[in-house]
Amino acid sequence: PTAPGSRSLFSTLSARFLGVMPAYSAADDALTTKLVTFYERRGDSAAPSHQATVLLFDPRCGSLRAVLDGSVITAKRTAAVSAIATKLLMPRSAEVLCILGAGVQARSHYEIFMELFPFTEVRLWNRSEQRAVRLASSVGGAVRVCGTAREAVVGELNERVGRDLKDHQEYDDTYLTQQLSLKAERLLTCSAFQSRGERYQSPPLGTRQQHQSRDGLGWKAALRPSRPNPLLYAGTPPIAQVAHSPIQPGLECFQAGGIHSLTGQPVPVSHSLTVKNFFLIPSLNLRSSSLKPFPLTLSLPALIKSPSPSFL
Ligand SMILES: NC(=O)C1=CN([C@@H]2O[C@H](COP(=O)(O)OP(=O)(O)OC[C@H]3O[C@@H](n4cnc5c(N)ncnc54)[C@H](OP(=O)(O)O)[C@@H]3O)[C@@H](O)[C@H]2O)C=CC1
Ligand SMILES: O=C(O)C1=NCCCC1
Repeated sequence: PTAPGSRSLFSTLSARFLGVMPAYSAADDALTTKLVTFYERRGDSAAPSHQATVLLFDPRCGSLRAVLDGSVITAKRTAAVSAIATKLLMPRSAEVLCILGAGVQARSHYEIFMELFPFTEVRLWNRSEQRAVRLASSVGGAVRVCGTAREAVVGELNERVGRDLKDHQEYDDTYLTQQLSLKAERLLTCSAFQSRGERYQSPPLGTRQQHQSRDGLGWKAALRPSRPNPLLYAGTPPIAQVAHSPIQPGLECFQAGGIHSLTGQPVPVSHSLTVKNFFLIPSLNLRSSSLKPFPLTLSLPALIKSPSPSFL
């Protein structure tokens, strides 16, 4: 089992964060931490918004053994967790994958979702259409670039869902745009699916309930059954069936995704964000073939036993 340490988030100025994410894996006898900065990307900056580095230590003596670039693991691990949540939540009849945002996470989510699930259509929306077009044309399959987030989420397929969206003030264009402008890709997992020709029901999922987390850094969402979520579809299992694992200590301020906007303001957390809780499920019944291993994880024990000089 892996024992994650207490994660912490350090902020110098608004919209600039340094996250520290320590963990120890008894199985691999691996002691490690990821350091990740995430900064609001300025228009003229060539630097990626998220920059991560992984440090490996020798658990016996505490010496630093390796310094690894953390970009790939951040892209793939985040998408893998979304894929796990999706595997648990997605109605079998879901056919459409909707991606909001066209950055690093959009690409890694596209890759793993298209590998694991049989979507017949992919819709993509991004604030700057040019980047969406670039992503769409660089991936292997067909991707429809949408002019609005609403079109991407609702599409032309499910009128009932469209009506429900209009009925819910918080899911109107203003709300969506607000949310999207803060956390463009957060809505991906749950708002990503539509079923063709299936009767839509609103499952009683949860009410947004916001409160400050213990460290006062942000907000988290609590799952309280009551209001329907128009972005979820018939066939979705009750969240309580799949999300009963405890919150990983120290991760509270990261739970439910949209805790902090990049401008440093607490933002409202929508239901679709709560799937981030699946980040915490420790033992997942995934076929070993269903997630593609990536060399970085496979090589960790080897690196610790005999670190390559190139990593030191
Ligand atoms: N839970 C986790 O473990 C992780 C979560 N994340 C989160 O995933 C999200 C995406 O990260 P990543 O793909 O690496 O970031 P990128 O910088 O690569 O992409 C960011 C995307 O968000 C869009 N965007 C940024 N600001 C705004 C805005 N003000 N209004 C509308 N759209 C905006 C960008 O649009 P444009 O192309 O027009 O600039 C772009 O599509 C972030 O919220 C990040 O914090 C990331 C890594 C790990
Ligand atoms: O790398 C991660 O893990 C991150 N988690 C949440 C904020 C951005 C980076």
